[in-house]
Amino acid sequence: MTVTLKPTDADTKIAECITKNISFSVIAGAGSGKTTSLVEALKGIQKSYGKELRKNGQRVVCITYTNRAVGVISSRLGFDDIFFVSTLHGFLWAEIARFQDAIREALRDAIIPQYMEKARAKDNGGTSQTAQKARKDLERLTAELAVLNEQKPPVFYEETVISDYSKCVLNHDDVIDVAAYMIMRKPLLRKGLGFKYPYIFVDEAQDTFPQVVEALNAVCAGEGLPVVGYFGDPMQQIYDKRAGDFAGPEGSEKIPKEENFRSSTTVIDLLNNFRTDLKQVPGGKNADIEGSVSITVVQAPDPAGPRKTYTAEQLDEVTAKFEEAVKLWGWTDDTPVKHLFLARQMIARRLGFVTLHRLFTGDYSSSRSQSDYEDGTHYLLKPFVDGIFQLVDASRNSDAKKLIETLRRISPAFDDTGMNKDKTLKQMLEEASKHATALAEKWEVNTVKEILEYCSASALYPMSERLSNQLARVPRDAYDAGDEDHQREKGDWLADDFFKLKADELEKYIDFLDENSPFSTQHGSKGEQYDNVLVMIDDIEAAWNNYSFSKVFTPNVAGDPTERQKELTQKLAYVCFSRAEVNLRILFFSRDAAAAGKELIDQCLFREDQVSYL
Ligand SMILES: Nc1ncnc2c1ncn2[C@@H]1O[C@H](COP(=O)(O)OP(=O)(O)OP(=O)(O)O)[C@@H](O)[C@H]1O
Repeated sequence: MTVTLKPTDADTKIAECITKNISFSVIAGAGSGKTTSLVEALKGIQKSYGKELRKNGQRVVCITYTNRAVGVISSRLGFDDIFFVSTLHGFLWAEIARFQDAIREALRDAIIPQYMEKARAKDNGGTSQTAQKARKDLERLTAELAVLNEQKPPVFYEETVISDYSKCVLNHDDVIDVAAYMIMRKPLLRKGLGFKYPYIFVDEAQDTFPQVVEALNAVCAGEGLPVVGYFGDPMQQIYDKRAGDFAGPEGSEKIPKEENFRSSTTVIDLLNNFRTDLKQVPGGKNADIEGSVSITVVQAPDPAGPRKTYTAEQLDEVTAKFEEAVKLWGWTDDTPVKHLFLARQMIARRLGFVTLHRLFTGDYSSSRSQSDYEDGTHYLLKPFVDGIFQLVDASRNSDAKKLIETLRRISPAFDDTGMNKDKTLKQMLEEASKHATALAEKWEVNTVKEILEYCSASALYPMSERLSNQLARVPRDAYDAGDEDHQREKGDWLADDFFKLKADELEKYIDFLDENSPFSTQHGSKGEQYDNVLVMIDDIEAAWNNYSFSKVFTPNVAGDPTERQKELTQKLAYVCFSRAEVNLRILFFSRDAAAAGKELIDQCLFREDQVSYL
């Protein structure tokens, strides 16, 4: 669908800045068209300066937050290679990777010593867990630093949360720190970057790291090119340690945008109640759409499980209330609704992959395993996400085309040089269908391990060495959390438990990953928009200390939030409420529903006619 864009004052000001080579930051609320303005400004550069840039071998950088956003923006720019559209990590690593000596220097002189300093500060010489862990960290870092100094293999970056300096592996955070350090200290690097990239744009700038903003500002300091343009909203900064309030280099312009082009007038009114720094007005056709907002306050059960959690029966009670509310709103199956939940476990429970979720967030998991589970790249899950489930699905739907396509993509036996290469197409199809039928049968009754073994034996999927080793080994004995070796090798126990699972949960998990379900986490909905949005708020079920919607919305009923809870919760609420284009429904569980509803009205967050009870 093509949208007719209304010219805005902000777009005119951005164009002026570009003509005059002045850096700028566009700071505006949700749905104000920041990404749209960014894309239009880039197209303007392409039109006016494209030829010259190409001639000089220069490119325009556009940094954005997720790979998905990279895809969307690249496509809106017609995949023109004058643009280098990238995630922040991708861009920074591409620019610094070849300066290996400087990377080592940054690690040796700044990054590792900073971590060591932090560990020292946490060690009070006592026997508390924190002090003991700090001593261990310090020991490990000292050893890693020594190895890094001695050895010279190239330092590389892995998309992980754990770094290992002795193996020269940098993690996510290090790439940011090392790059920012290098850019700040190496004038030649700054000059080179500035020449290669005369225009550097950053979308979702509130989620960029402050040290990166500082570094890009240093690249673009002074008059003339290069210039940097930031686009963002401090109120939508929902990740830790990010720039939040970002600003361009000295002399740069601040460009506001008052419009909201996304939401109906009622949703915009609600958003305005939630922030005092900004009053938005409908910017386009949405001015004619009234839409609706309604919050249903539900009496939450008194949590009777361990550590103030719900028992299984109470969880069922909560789910039943949820379903009742959906029915009362008339949002049954045929209304397309996006459901936003605070915590992934709430979705896992509703979609039926809670055992898998517990496994990858439990004792045998690490933060790396958890993040790999969250994006579907964990080595245990990848074969299923990549193709094994597609084979099952193709077999169930007798979809021969999908079957062959999937096999060609994933199977060593079916690629052009594989063991079936001399077979006729008919023979290939027969072979494929035989395997897929067998797999689909196994999917219903066998364990994950048996399915993987079948795929491996019939060369349907090339098992990684790591996975093959795990499959071949005998299961580990009982886990002892106090044993350091066990702790280090806990991934073995994770694999053992995973292998024992049945495949039904995997199917539901894959559906969720593929966005085939109407469920999303509130964090995951960032940057998206949907006609109808349902936000489920239950602090007890979410079991998350960083957020407390009941304390922030209804402090008289639930008590005061901490400053941090207040900031994080307000921002997350703003992000998810502002995804709604037409109608917004909120289900809010409270320990005292009647008083909470009244407080929401008294605080002028919601109108009386928007609040109901269940
Ligand atoms: N100038 C415009 N005229 C008409 N529609 C617009 C204009 N700018 C943006 N829109 C529409 O408004 C919606 C929101 O735009 P966009 O996603 O660019 O906003 P945003 O400020 O980046 O959003 P957020 O920060 O909330 O994720 C989109 O549907 C977009 O097509």
